[in-house]
Amino acid sequence: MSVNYEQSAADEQFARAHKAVSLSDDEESESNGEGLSERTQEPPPPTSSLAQEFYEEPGGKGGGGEDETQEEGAAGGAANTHVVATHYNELKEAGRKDRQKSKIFFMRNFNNWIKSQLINEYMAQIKQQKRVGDALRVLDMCCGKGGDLLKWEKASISHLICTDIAEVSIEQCQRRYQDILRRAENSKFSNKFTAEFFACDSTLVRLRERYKDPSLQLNLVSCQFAFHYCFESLAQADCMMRNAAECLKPGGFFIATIPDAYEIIRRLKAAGPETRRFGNDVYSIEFDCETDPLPLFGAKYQFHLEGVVDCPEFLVHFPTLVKLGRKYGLQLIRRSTFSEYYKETLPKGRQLLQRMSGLETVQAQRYGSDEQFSHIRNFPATQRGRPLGTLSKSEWEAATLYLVCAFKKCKNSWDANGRPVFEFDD
Ligand SMILES: C[S@@+](CC[C@H](N)C(=O)[O-])C[C@H]1O[C@@H](n2cnc3c(N)ncnc32)[C@H](O)[C@@H]1O
Repeated sequence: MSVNYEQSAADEQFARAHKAVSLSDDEESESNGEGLSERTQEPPPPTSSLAQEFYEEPGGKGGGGEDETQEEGAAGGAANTHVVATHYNELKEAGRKDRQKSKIFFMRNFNNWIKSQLINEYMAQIKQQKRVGDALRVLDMCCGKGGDLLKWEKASISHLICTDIAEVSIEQCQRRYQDILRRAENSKFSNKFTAEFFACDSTLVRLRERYKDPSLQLNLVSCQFAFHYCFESLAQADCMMRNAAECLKPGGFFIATIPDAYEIIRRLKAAGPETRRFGNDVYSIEFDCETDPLPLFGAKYQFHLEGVVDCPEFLVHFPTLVKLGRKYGLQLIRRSTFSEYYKETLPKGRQLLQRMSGLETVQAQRYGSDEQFSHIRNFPATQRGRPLGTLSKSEWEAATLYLVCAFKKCKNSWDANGRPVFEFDD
């Protein structure tokens, strides 16, 4: 069954419900013509009942308790960020040998390839727009240990801002950057770029106030495998979106990889009516919150991924993400599941995928006997006994929990009260 995120009827209902919720910490600066944050006399429909409809596949039954209130999401605090920070601070970086032995070695490479494809796609567009000599500035929000530093180097950027809630990760990221600089000293081909690093919670802190130059303009903001942490509450999601958007130049992009809430709910339902947990031998998801009905914010689950993640995460309700983006001048230009993005970008990215070992080469004797590779048994190449590049079933199930999305920062004029009026072109 297909899942449609652009449910316009549901979307309208959502917009009406959110007229009663402030999407800003500053009541004065809310109105942007989107009608998102106006106060209304009407009592809002219950959040949870709305969420139930939104998270379901089209044609699903929806509905829920009529007497619950809209406030629960926004009122929820940032109770989990310290748990997340501690988890990532304590995460030991595995050596190369251990990584190669991991059950998700190829999936991690595959995910890394998806990030490369996404970064390359939007950097290419930025480079087309820019004039020779213009600086190329990037914010890597929730950068972790700096897994994307080499991608930024290859993209020939001029300045990078790296920030993450986990101090230990930021320190490691900074050390990796110093290594890149040292290598660049001895190489004609490396690209040197300046960088700044700081640890902070992007869901609670206004990042621009921490930049060396708070007036700086960014070309690209990237938030990989992390934006979902802000969906703990409306206030946090609003803060994170403002951080993503406010320093972007018009024409700049915000790109992200996030879990696909509809896919998660589809799998939860497929697991059985009373079930709160599903997964396989490499990942599991267990809901900590009420699942029937689901809240719009704070839809919390425990995510476990073999050896690398074990902490609370939150469903990202996609229409809400889009609305929040528009509040800050970001227009959605791409939403693709990993599976779709893989198919779309493979023709251009095949060589890179090979170089990054994003697929496992499986020999004939193995796919004949191993259930993890039974899906390729009937491929023409494998029928002729040839080796084939693929991911194990378990890894593919984990990888296809995610989607990529991209937003474009729109130009704005100013209204009589000095508020931005964004010029969306859709
Ligand atoms: C799965 S890791 C991804 C790291 C990196 N973006 C990558 O793709 O390799 C998620 C990262 O988000 C960071 N994070 C989680 N919540 C955060 C928050 N509220 N503010 C800033 N960083 C956060 C974690 O510390 C962790 O480094």
